[in-house]
Amino acid sequence: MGGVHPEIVPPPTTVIEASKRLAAWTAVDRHVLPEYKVIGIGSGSTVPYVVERIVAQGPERNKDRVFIPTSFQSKELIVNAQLLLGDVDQYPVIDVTIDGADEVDETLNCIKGGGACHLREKVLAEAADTFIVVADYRKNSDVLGRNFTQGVPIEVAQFAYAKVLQNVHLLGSPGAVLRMAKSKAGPVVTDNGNFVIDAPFPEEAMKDPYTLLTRIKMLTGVVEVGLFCHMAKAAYFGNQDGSVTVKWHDGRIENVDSGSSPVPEST
Ligand SMILES: O=C(CO)[C@H](O)[C@H](O)COP(=O)(O)O
Repeated sequence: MGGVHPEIVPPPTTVIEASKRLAAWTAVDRHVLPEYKVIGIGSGSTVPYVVERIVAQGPERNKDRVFIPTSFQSKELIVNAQLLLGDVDQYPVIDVTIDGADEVDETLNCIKGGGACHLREKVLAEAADTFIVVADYRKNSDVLGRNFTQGVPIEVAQFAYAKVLQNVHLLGSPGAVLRMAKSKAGPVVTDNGNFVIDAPFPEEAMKDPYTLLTRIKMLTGVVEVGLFCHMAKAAYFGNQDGSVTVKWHDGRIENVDSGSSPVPEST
């Protein structure tokens, strides 16, 4: 764990990247406390800034901590940052998990799974005493599905996908599709060897995400649903003007002036 740390993430060159970093750094400063020893690391493009800020807390703070990944990507992040890697079967109780989100509504319900990692992400969110979301301003929403239109990610057992797809069509998402890979022929296969269905639902259904979650989860063959309801304690959104909006689980909305502009000097 000693020595010079490699660069975890290049400095942001766009306002969106800078906003992600602002959210991640603010959340780490407030929620990764010195006494916390078991820390869950989420997945996606915002999380590298989380790891970067944790590393900046220094080797002394991190030497007796263990970091639990939510995906192959976050496992690599932890290892490359020379932090100690653990798994949730060894550490079923986590002090804090910090993760990104695809969209967050006004009561902190989230769509997650844009990166197909939502099964492990949900396990680590649930195992954590404190679950914190970090994102840029585009994810801050009133109703789920308004910004993230590709639909609710549903991880399914491979052999059951066609049956579940039919079920989901009848449940009110006729546009639901099997997620196809971009640089491989065929479907996306998750870190757990499953397929993913993306199911867009009408706004009326998305206004009650908990009911929708329970209906989808009851379908046999579904492994996990990318709707995270009543889980997050707070969501941090980096804004274009260099401030951070914090939505709390009790409905409070806080505006933090970070004192630094997110606009990268090079733009
Ligand atoms: O749920 C996720 C992966 O399954 C990610 O947290 C979500 O897609 C957000 O990613 P990003 O920080 O790149 O916007």
